[in-house]
Amino acid sequence: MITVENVKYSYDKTTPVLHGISFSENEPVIIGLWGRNGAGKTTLMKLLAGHQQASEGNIEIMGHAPYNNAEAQQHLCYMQEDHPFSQIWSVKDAMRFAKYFNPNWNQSTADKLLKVFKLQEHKKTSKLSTGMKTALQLVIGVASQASVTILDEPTNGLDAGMRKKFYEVLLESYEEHPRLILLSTHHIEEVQPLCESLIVIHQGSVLLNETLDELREKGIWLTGDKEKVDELSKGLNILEKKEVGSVKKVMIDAPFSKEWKERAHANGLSLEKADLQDYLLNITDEKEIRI
Ligand SMILES: Nc1ncnc2c1ncn2[C@@H]1O[C@H](COP(=O)(O)OP(=O)(O)OP(=O)(O)O)[C@@H](O)[C@H]1O
Repeated sequence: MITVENVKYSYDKTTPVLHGISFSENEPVIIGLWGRNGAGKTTLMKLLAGHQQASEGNIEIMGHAPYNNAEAQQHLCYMQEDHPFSQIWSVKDAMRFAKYFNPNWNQSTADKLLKVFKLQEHKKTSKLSTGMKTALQLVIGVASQASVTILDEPTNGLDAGMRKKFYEVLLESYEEHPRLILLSTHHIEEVQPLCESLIVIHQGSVLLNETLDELREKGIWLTGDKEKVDELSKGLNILEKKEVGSVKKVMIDAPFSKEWKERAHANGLSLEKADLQDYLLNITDEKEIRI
């Protein structure tokens, strides 16, 4: 379905933004793309959607290179984060164009979603609020039922209620028509139940590409007597540390495993699973922590 091999990209030939990205997926799946601001998520999505051409490397969408290629575009729907609707379009016009460009378009889904998100067809897109423009993009992204659907920060500008609605709608549509959906997000906690796997982009490279089940086991907090904590964590990758008096708490880049539970218990220390968002923030942090 999608193959990305050693893809490099720079906007101005002197500052590389992507440094050799590789991944592939051949099954219908919802994949999350997570990274700090400026990590390269949007750039990667633009390359996948064929809006830009990779400086080096190879991209295939359903067997076709996406750049300047109508064959690949037949299978693609890309919703950008910056709402590129024409000023003169009404909601109805936007839907008409989307229907024209998306061969798998599902009109009944589109009609249903317009109601869910309370979008009036006669309204000019220029008169929609930021959240409503995002909602309109979501309606198109979901109703397109494209084999490869790319959604860049799809919940930008949506309030918590609308975000919840969007996740429900996306999952329902995916279950009816399984396809490859790649969505970038900063809200890892919210998309966790939706995504089967997560690609973490850090400074233009793939730092992690794992299933959510694997990721949920990563990162542990070890707490207790300072000397014992130091002894057990010596030489390991410490992601964060806190100290009050003789009590120390460290986040270690280690699995929440049976072995660790036994080790902590045997040394009178407590062990907790680190929050996934905190774990990701720490592994993409520049700071270095030494005991
Ligand atoms: N049009 C452009 N011209 C030059 N540099 C750009 C352009 N767009 C993005 N960049 C640079 O490319 C790098 C990656 O940006 P990109 O927008 O892909 O990151 P991102 O992960 O999507 O960030 P965010 O989470 O903030 O949206 C950044 O250093 C950014 O400054």
